[in-house]
This record gives sequence, structure tokens and C-alpha cells, in this order.
Amino acid sequence: MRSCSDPLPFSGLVALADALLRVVFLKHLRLIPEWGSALGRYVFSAFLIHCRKLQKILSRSKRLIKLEAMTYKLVLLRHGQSAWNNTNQFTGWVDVPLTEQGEEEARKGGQLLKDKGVLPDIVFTSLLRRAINTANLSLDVADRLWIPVKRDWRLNERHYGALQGKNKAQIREEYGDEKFMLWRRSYATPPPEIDIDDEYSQTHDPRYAGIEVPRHEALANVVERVTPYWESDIIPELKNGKTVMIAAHGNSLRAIVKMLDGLSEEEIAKVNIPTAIPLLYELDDNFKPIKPRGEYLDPEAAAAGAAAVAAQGQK
Ligand SMILES: O=C(O)[C@@H](CO)OP(=O)(O)O
Repeated sequence: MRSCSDPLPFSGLVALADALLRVVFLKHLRLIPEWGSALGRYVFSAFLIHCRKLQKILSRSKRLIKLEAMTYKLVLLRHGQSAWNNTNQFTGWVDVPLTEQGEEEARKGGQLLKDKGVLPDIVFTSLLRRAINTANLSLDVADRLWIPVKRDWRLNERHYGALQGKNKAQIREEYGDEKFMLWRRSYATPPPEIDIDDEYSQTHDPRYAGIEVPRHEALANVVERVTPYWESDIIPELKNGKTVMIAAHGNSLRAIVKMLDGLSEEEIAKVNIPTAIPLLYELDDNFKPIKPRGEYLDPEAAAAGAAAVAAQGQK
């Protein structure tokens, strides 16, 4: 037996309700003979019951239609290889350029967007040229260079404190594997603070006028700064139905992945984001991933790229 919420008898019900309505209407106009008041009452109440069922079915289908429509597209894109990725130096907020290889990676990322039909309507970047240029190069190839751009320091790379500018392999050798991994991938332990007058400090950088420039950050601090920005600036664009691209950095994107996928501190420690391979998330109406961890537009290259990032620091 079908339940009344089963959509199959839907058209039958509509036809029945319509027929009954006509009968009641004609009877009201006294165009059909008196059937006896009991039958009349029966017909009318049956009609009302069907109306209520009809209402339920309609609101259920409305909910289903709403669910289907309420999915949002988000693309995360880490910048291409930077000069200091190439020389294996901790970078953080130091504004190093892309290498030629990094520029080529960014263009390939754009080609993937184009080939897979993932076309951003708005792009968010950090204030650092490796993310800004990666966004531009990839969007140019995808023929979306014209879309609006929003830049914000809250999408910057994690501030690597006193490690900024230092060679990863040397730091690993000097301080040992445990400390190296603690500084690099632990959730709550920041690296040592940078001196405000250090050549790689951003304390006096005019682009950060008005904000308290960090002297070091753990991933937890990045989550703290990215989350309110996600809520105040990015979610409203998704809500408007925009396909949003965030072109940012290994650790600011890890913060977003942690937040989206609800990963534990241990789980996020194992996540490494490859350079310039778009990571597509489809989000539900609570802005949670429909498919956990999203989908890289080139999964094989992404796996190889992530493994290379994880291996940094080895000689
Ligand atoms: O140096 C950095 O700023 C980041 C990203 O390149 O390095 P890591 O992957 O070690 O966090």
C-alpha cells in the first residue's frame, strides 16, 4: 500500500480533488439532484481530507526542491610554487614571488577550472603576491579575470615567526624531527616569535596598518582569524549563489579545510595542500561539505603534490 506522502498517487489525488470540488460546486448551485445530506457530507469531508494530504505532499516536495537547490560551490586554490618553496625556506607572511614553475602551475590550475566547468564568480585572496598572482594567472586561463576580487590579510599564510626565511632542512637538523614537526604541523604550538625589527617581520609593513601584526602563529590562530572572515564575507557570497574561489596558502587553506570538514587536531596535522590544484567543495545549506574533504580537479597530481609538501624539510 502506498503512503499518502508517496508522490506517485499525487496526480490521482489532484484529479480526485478536482472532481469532488466540481461535484460540490455543482451541488451548491443545485445543478445536480439532491444525493441525501449524508452522502453530501461524506463527499465534502473526503475532499477536505484529500486537501490536507495534498498540502503535506506539496510542502514535502517543496522541501525536496529546496534541498536540491541549496548546494554551494567553493574552490580552494593554493598558490603555485613560490621562490621560497623552491629553496625550501619557511615563508609565512614574507611576500615572495612565484617561480616560473609556480606561474605555470597556476595556469594549469586555471585550465582545470575551465575543462571541468568550474567557473568562479568571485575570488578571495590574501594580501600576498604569490596568492594574488596565482588567482590572476588561473582566472585568466579560465577566462574569468573579470570577476570581482576581495583581498584580506585574514587569508594570509600562517605567520611563521622567527622561522620566516630559515631553511626547513637546517631547522630540522638543528632542532630535531619532533620540534620541527611540532612547529610545522601541531595545531596549538606556534614557532618562536619574530623580533619586530627582524628583516622578515611585517610589523612596519603599511599594508597591515590598523591591525595588530602577529609575531608568530599556530594553526589555531589562523582558524581564529579565518573563521569570522568566512562567516562575514565568504558565506554571504555563497548564499547569493556565487561560485567562490579562495586563492590562498597551504596553512590558511588547511584552516578552512579543518573548519569545513570538522577535522580533529590530529587529522589536520596529516593534511597537506598541493600547489595550484583546485580543490572543489560542494556545500549543503549549512555550508558543510556534501563530500568530505572535497574533490581535487586532478586527484593524481594532487596526491603527488601533497606528498611532496609533506616531505619538505628532508634534505
Ligand atoms: O613556509 C610556509 O609558509 C609554509 C607554506 O609554504 O610552509 P609549510 O608547508 O612548512 O607550513
